[in-house]
Amino acid sequence: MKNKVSARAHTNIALIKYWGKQDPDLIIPYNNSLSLTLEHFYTDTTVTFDDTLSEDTFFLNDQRINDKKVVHFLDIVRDKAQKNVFAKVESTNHVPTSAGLASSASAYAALALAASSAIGLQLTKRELSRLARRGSGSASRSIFGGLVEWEKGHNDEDSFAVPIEENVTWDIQMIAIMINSHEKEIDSRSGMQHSVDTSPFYHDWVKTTEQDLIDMKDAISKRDLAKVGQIAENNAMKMHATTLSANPSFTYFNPDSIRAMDAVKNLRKSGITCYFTMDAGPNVKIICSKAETPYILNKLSPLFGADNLLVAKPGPGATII
Ligand SMILES: O=C(O)C[C@@](O)(CF)CCOP(=O)(O)OP(=O)(O)O
Repeated sequence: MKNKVSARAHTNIALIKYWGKQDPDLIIPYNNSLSLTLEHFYTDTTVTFDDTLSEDTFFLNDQRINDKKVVHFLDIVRDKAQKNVFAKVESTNHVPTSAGLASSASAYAALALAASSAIGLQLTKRELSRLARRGSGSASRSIFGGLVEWEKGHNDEDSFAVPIEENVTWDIQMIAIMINSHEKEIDSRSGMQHSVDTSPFYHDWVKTTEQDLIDMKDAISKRDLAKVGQIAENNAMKMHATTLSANPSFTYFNPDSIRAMDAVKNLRKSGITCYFTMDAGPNVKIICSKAETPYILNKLSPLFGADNLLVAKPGPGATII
């Protein structure tokens, strides 16, 4: 038996962050999060289940990788299908490698769709979101396009993403500023666990995200880009406050990240509607309008290099290709 399926999923950037797990095994978060799936960055994954294989193999950008998380994920898929068959997984990240945007979100959303389809499971999008969540929390959101909310839930059944606006018709997009990271970053999984375990502000962070989410959904319903940006920027900085206040302290900011955040604030002072967000890396993502993107690029290119400014508009959910 040899079944092969390919899928594509796009990465997403959270406007209200997921940062910390109530249940690390099932990947159940402490709070709801909300993201924008992006057109520009995506992962293509081909999964071939083949009963002549004696082990799972995984190739990322044509390089063989031994990744226990992928094997664990395939075990979950095999268990769901009640089938004992190995797979060959071939993934290509269409993200500039230096970008540090090669997120687990697009990778596990594409893997969830390709693997479940190849093994013969016909999952609903909600079931796919729950499955992708088992690979990486943010992947639950990349099953859907546009603006998406991950409902935290309490268990494997009720923790999944729902679309808020899959086809975004109003003017919002992002510009990712590629910042060079010299030191090895702390990956999001260990970073968030350390914040949960040691930051005295962690549970206050969780509390404030509840109101942020309400305010964000109201701003989205009003197509109020400035309000969306202001809430997103403040939410991201509160998330990063839990890393600075962890013990020992750590941060994803580097000097160029600070320079980029200052540049965004200066543009805003000059009347441009632009806000920033940051995740588990030094890159800064600008939330802005298509209309003002050319002006922003023109102002930031001399500071960061035009090649390091990547424009990304809202993108689609995961699909079979
Ligand atoms: O995307 C967000 O909401 C915020 C973050 O990007 C901030 F860095 C975290 C994403 O964490 P993820 O990689 O999904 O963790 P996993 O569940 O441990 O695999």
